[in-house]
Order: sequence, then structure tokens, then C-alpha cells
Amino acid sequence: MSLYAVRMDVAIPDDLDPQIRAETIAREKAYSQDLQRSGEWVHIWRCAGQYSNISIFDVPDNERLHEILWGLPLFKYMTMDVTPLATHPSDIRA
Ligand SMILES: O=C(O)CC1=CCC(=O)O1
Repeated sequence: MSLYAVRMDVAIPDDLDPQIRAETIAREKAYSQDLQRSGEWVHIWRCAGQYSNISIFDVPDNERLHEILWGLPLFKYMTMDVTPLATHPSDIRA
């Protein structure tokens, strides 16, 4: 398994129908929580003061990460920055 940090910046258009907006956000939450329960979405942190999160994924490979990110209900309203993580030589747990 490989770890990735993903920053997601969300920009939902102001003129999006409020019902579609609410439904999409609800689907996003359920999708994320299913993956958190399965262990692939390890952390999700709100970036304080921004409509952004930083998440940690633990997935087998790039293809699985891509599949997860591509499947996000809010995908078309997001920009993302993906960073593959390696063990730091100063990590006392390593
Ligand atoms: O609100 C966000 O940061 C976007 C998001 C990703 C997963 C989730 O539940 O919300």
C-alpha cells in the first residue's frame, strides 16, 4: 500500500441549483465516509478558513487513487494537488 496526501480545493459555482448543491454535498459525504470506513481514506482535515481539505489516502497504487478521486461527486468543482508520501528518515516510528 502507498500513502498519498491530497489537497482538494472546492469551488462550487454560486449559481448552481441549491437542491443539486445539497444533494452533491450529501453524496460526497457518504462517498468519503464509506472509504474512511474501508480504511483507504485515512484522514480528512479541513484547511482552516478555506473550502479546502487535506486528506491522506492509503491505497495500492496510482490507479486506485485516481479511481477514488475521479469518483468524487464534487470532482468537477475541485482542483487537486496530489503528493505521494515516502518515509522520512527522521521518523522515530519507521
Ligand atoms: O468539503 C470538502 O472539503 C470536500 C469533501 C471531500 C470529502 C467530503 O466529505 O467533503
